[in-house]
Amino acid sequence: MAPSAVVDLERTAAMIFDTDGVITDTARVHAAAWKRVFDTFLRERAERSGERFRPFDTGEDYLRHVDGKSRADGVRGFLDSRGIAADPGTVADLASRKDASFLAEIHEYGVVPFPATAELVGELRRRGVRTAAVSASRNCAEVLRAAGVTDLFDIRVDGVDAVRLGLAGKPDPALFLQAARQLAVKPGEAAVVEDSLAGVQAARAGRFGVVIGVDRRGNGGSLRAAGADLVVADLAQLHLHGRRREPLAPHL
Ligand SMILES: O=P(O)(O)OC[C@H]1O[C@@H](O)[C@H](O)[C@@H](O)[C@@H]1O
Repeated sequence: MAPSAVVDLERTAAMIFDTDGVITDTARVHAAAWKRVFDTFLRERAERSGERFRPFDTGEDYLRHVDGKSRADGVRGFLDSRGIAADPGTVADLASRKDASFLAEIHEYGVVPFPATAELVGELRRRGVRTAAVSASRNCAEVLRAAGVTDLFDIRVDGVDAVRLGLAGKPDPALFLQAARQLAVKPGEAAVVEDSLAGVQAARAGRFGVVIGVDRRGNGGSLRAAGADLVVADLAQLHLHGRRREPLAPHL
C-alpha cells in the first residue's frame, strides 16, 4: 500500500497508541457486546411502555456516544442520547452485563492484533521512539496479552489506572497526559494514534504534537472534524521520516 501520511521522527520522541481498534481488532467486539446489552434493555423498555423499539446502531450510536469512553460513561452517553434517565443501578447493571458479554467473546474467539500496527511499533522502537498503549478499557492488559503484543510497548495506561489515579475519561486528555508523563516526554513531542472521536478530541485537547486518526469504519470526516491532523485507513499507510539520535531532555 502506498504511504499516504508522513510522521517526522525528528520531532516525535514517543508515539501513543489507543488499543481497541488501533492495536487490536476489538472495537467491533466491544460494539457487538454493547448492541446485545442495549437491545435487550431497549426491547424490554419498549414492551413495557408501548413505544417503538429502536435498536442500538453499531455504526452511528456506537461511534458518537460510546466509542473510546469508559464503560459507565458509555452507558450514560448512549442512554442520554435517547433521552433515558440513567439511575446508578441501571448504569451498573448494563455495564456489568456488557463486560460479561465482551469477556465471553474474547475468551471464546481470542484477540487479533492489526499486523500493520505491530510492524509500525517494532520499527519505531528500532528507531529509538518510545511507545505506549492507552485505553479506556479495564480489560486492556488482557486484550494485549491475548493478542501477544504486550512487550511491544514501553508503558500502558488503561481503565484500571484511570480508576486508581482518578483520571477523567476521554474526551478529557488525562489518560494521554499520564502516558506522556510515564514516557518522560512533553505532549508536544508525542504523536497519538486514535480511532475514536472521543480519543481524537482528547489528544487535541492535550496539545499533542500530531494526532493521527485511523478510519476503519468510514468516519474519516468526523475524525478530521474532531481534530485529527492526519487520517489513514490503516497504519500501513503511515510513513516514518528520520530518526532520533539524541534522547530529548526528560519532561519536568
Ligand atoms: O468495558 P471496558 O473493557 O472497561 O472498556 C471500556 C471502553 O473501552 C473503549 O476502548 C471502547 O472503545 C469502549 O467500547 C469500551 O466500552
